[in-house]
Formats: sequence, C-alpha cells, structure tokens
Amino acid sequence: MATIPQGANRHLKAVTGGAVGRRLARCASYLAPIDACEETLKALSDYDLRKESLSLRYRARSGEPLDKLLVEAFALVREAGRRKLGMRHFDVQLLGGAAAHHGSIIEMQTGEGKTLTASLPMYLAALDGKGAHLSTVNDYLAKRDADIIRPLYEALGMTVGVIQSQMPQPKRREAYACDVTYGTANEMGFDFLRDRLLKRQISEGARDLFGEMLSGGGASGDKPVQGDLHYMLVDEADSILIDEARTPLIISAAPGEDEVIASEAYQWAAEVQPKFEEDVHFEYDHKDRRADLTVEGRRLVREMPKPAAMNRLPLSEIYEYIERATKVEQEMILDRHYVVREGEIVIVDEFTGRLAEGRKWRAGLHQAIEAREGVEITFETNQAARITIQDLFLRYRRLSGMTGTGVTSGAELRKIYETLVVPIPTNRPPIRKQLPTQVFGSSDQKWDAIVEEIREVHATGRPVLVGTRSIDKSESLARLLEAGGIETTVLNARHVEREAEIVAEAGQRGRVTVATNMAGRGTDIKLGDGVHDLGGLHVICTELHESRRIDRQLIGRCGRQGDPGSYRQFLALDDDILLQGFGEKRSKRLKSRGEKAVGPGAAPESLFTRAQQKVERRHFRERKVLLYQDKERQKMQRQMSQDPYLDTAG
Ligand SMILES: Nc1ncnc2c1ncn2[C@@H]1O[C@H](COP(=O)(O)OP(=O)(O)OP(=O)(O)O)[C@@H](O)[C@H]1O
Repeated sequence: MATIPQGANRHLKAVTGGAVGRRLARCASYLAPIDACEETLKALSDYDLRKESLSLRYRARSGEPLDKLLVEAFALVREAGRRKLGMRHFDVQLLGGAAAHHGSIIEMQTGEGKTLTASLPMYLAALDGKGAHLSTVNDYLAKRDADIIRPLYEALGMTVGVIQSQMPQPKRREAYACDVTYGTANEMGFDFLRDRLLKRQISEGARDLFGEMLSGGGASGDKPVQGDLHYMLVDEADSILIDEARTPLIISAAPGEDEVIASEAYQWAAEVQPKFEEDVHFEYDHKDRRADLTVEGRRLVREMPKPAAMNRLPLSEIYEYIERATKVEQEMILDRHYVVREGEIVIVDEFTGRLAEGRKWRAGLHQAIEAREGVEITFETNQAARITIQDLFLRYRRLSGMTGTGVTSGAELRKIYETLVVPIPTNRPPIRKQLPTQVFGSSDQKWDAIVEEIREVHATGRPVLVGTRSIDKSESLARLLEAGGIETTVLNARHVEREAEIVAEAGQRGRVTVATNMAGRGTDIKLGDGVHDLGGLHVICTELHESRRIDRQLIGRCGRQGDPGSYRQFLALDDDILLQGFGEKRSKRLKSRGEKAVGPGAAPESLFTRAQQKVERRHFRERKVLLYQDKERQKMQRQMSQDPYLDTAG
C-alpha cells in the first residue's frame, strides 16, 4: 500500500506543481517494501541487527548505489529507533527521509519530529564511509540532536561526532572522522577555511621544506580536520540557506597601518556623531536604512577637529564614517540586535534569538558599533580567509535540508541550490486553534491587552508562552507581569544556561514564559499533567517579525504532535514592522492615526502582513544582488588563478 498519506497530493500540486508530486510518489513507493522488512528485523537480536547494518555498509563500500540500499537501510533505522529510542519512525517520517536522501529540502510542520527523521538519510549517506554532516543552527542543538539519536546510530555500528565552538583541533578531527557528524554551519565553515589555509601553508612550505610534506602536516605539525564534503543535511534549511547564506565567515590576520587609521576614525565618528542633528546635518531613510549627510552636515564634518592619523583619509571617506555612525545610532539597538559580552560585540540573531558567535556585520557596521560601545575595534579588511555559508554548502556533493516553514522560500531555494522543497504531510491532523488577531492603536494599549490575556488564560491553569522581538521587550513584559502578581520565567540570550530547564517547564500547569525567538525551532515544549485537557499551550505573538517564518516558528511551539493548543497575534500601529515596510512618512501617519484609536480593531491585519511582505521582498532583492556580486568576484579571481577563499580580490 504505497500511498501518499491522505490529502497530501492535492496540496502539493497546488504548491509546486508536478515535480514535487512525482518526487513524493517515488518516495511513497518505498513505504510498503520497508514495512515488509519489519517482522524479520524485529526477530533479530541486537547483535544480528548490527551485523545486518555492517553488511549493508560493506555493500555500499563495494560500490552498490545508495538508492538501491534505501529500503533496507530505512527498515534498519526504523527498527533501531523502535528498540533504542522507543520511537518507531512514522510513515511520513520515512517519506521525509527518502525525499531528503534524494536531495530535497523537506518541509515538515513544527513538532513533527525532524530530529528523528534526519537519522534516515544520515545513516544511508554514511554507509559508503565518506562522511555525512548535519548542520544545526547552534551548538546546543548539534549536541542535543546528536545525543538524542546516538543510541540508534550506535546500535547500527555507526559512530557519531559533534563539533562545538572552542573545540581544539584534534577533537574536531575525531568528530569529522566519525560516520556522522553534527555541528553548526558556522563551525563547519571555519573548519573548511582553517583547513584550506593549512593546506596552502603545507604546499608552500613543501617547496622549501620537503620533510614537512612527507609528514602531511603544516609547519606547526597540524593536519586538516574536515575531510570530504560529501553529504550535508541542513537543519532549518530556509533560515540557514537563505537568511544566513550571505554571512561571511572570516578568519582575520593581524591589523596593519590602514586598520590603525580606520580604528581612530571609527572612534572619532562615534564620539562626534551626537552633534549631528536629523534633518539639519543628515537625512535618514528608514526604509533603505541609509543616512546621507546634508550640505550643512558636510560642512560640520570639515570644521571639526580630528585625530592626526585621519589626515590621510579623503574627505569622502570621512563623510562615510559619520554616515555609518549615524546609521548605527538610528538602527542598532543594544540588547536587541547585539549584546556586549566580555568586551566584544556579539550579534543577537534576529531569526533564532540566540547569540551568533563569531559573526560580524559587514561594510564597517560592526566596527562602528564597537566604537560606539567603546570596545576594541576588530577588523575584517585584513582577512586571511573568507567563505560564505552558501559557498560552503554548494561545495558539498549532495545537499539536502529540513525546514518547518520552507515553502514560502521555495522558489529562491530552487533557484540558488537547485533543490526542490517538498512538503511532507503531518502524522496526525493538527488541532492548533488560531484566535482572532487584535490590532491596537498604540503599543501601550497592546501591552495592556497582552497582560490581560495572559492573566485570563493563566487563571485557567493553562501554560502561556509569549514571544517578543527583543531581549529588552521580553524583560519589560516580564516586569509588567511580575508587578501584576503573575510569576514569569524569561527565556532570552541572557539565560542560555538555563534554557533546557526553562523549556522543560514551559508546558507545566500555570507556567508563564516570556521569550525572544529563542523559543523557536528546536524548542520542544511538552505538556505537563492535565494540561492536555485544559486546552494545551497558549502562544501569544506580540509583534510581527521581519520574516513570516519566525512568526510561524513561534506558533509551532503549541499544538505539537496532535496536541491541543491555541495562539493569538497582537499588533499595534506603532509596531516596527510598519516603519520597516512602509518607510517613515507613512508609518508616522499610521502612528498618529493610532493615537486616536481606542480598543482593538484599530486597523486591518492585512496592513501589517503587507508591510511584512514588503520587507521580505526587499531582503530577497538584496540577497540576489549580493549573490550576483559574489559570483562575479569568484569568477574573476578564478580567472586570475587566485583562491577565492584565501585571496583578497583586487
Ligand atoms: N516516530 C515518533 N514516535 C514518537 N514520538 C516522536 C516520533 N517522532 C518524533 N517524536 C516526538 O515528537 C517531538 C517533536 O520532535 P522534534 O523536536 O524533532 O520536532 P521538530 O520537527 O524538530 O519540531 P520543531 O521544528 O518545532 O523544532 C519530540 O518530543 C519527539 O520525541
């Protein structure tokens, strides 16, 4: 009975036409043969199950194509899951696993069990011994997911490695040498770069130091850690492959004279920027996030005293320093976009709410922020090696992914990575209830209504999860609630250590948890005793994010695995999304209209979704431009026999 689970087909055709339907039908044809293996495998001892797996591995290594081994491999994985994890892969998970094996990005609704599904294509890919990598969005998830599935892999004789930031080289090498390796895209990218630098060092060293080459190591005796880029399964594929894709990973070299001058200039600009007044000295375009000095502003720049080191800079550059400092002043908010930790600026990822270790903003923004916060200025210019996450992934021979919210970006993913986004039907019909959205004139009214709703739901004993757009908003809401006598737990990038504990308790009776989008993907909130009967978890969304995907991820915390649950979106006419989507003029008008409005219903919800779509489209265009520029740069460098990852263009 190789059928696609009910209702899926029609939905799929509507989304992407025939290609997806055909791929799913092919994957569904494996289901019956996998089922047919079940009884035989169940009868085997643990020892014999492992032997089966080793014989499959032998066949793969002798050249039998993986496609041919899929049915047996998946049957083994399902049996090992049943025995060692107490979870037997659902049919829809087999379907997802097969689609991922065939190079698709599978879209599974939140809570449908992507962690377990990943075991299928990972095991299959690892059979031929060239390594299978799974990238997660952060260290915590890499370790957590690997640990959850480890007993399954080990029952089948496979080793599991986990890469964590700050891990020393020998440990990394061990982790990559395992059959399957979990780690973040960032870490895998940095390992790629370090290896590449090392290999160059080895080959250059080899010219005058023959002995080093024989030992296969660099001058320091190091050896590359990563090995082949064979198969990659990207978790949260749309976020990584789209939002993060252009973020460069950079290994820096020591600063030179230019950096010393730039450093002075950044500090000077941060110091004098407050003297510049909007609409007198500069104009600010919120939509394009651009500051432009006026004639008056330029005059002020020229007249101001500057450090001697800056004499060597052309005026046009000095203007740019001020414009950048202004942009930072207008746009970048401490504890929302970034935190200062141990004298370092660490970006708060807008999409995951987590600290994005090692990442930097481009075009001098990072340095301008460092200058504003008075921490040491670090440089990207003198880079030793650089790669974007997109380049890294495109280097894998086979690439596939998983996402909770991919279809919205399907066309983009298909275009850039040539992968199909395949929606996988849910195992049980979701019974999550959407309550009508409430739109208020001002945020004050909105926050009052949110507190009121929390109070009402809390009184019934149901747990409540509230999502906010920033650390400061999560904390100010928690204060409001505490003042009203409601005990509240806060989950944001400041409380990473207690994350597991907070999440474990968030579904308990009477809990109120206020979170940033850290309560996104990977947060599996289990309902406490009796909560199911009360109606499950209630999720409150307090604003729209720049991307619909993040909103959907938050909503996905309730109604998991067929549990009951509900959610409501709150909006206000002074929300940031209107400014970002419509620009200053229109958003100001809306804001003043809102000041007169009382109670919910101040504006239609579609106004906000339109603004969000505008922001999404703009980001898409920006990504396309960047992608084009990067491709051109690489092409040019290759023509000049340069290494696009190690040599600076120009
Ligand atoms: N085949 C299965 N049998 C029993 N339980 C399962 C099965 N698959 C998944 N689960 C359970 O479902 C829950 C959700 O799994 P998981 O966190 O992997 O979902 P997800 O798809 O990654 O969700 P999200 O995108 O929201 O993080 C987990 O508690 C997991 O143990």
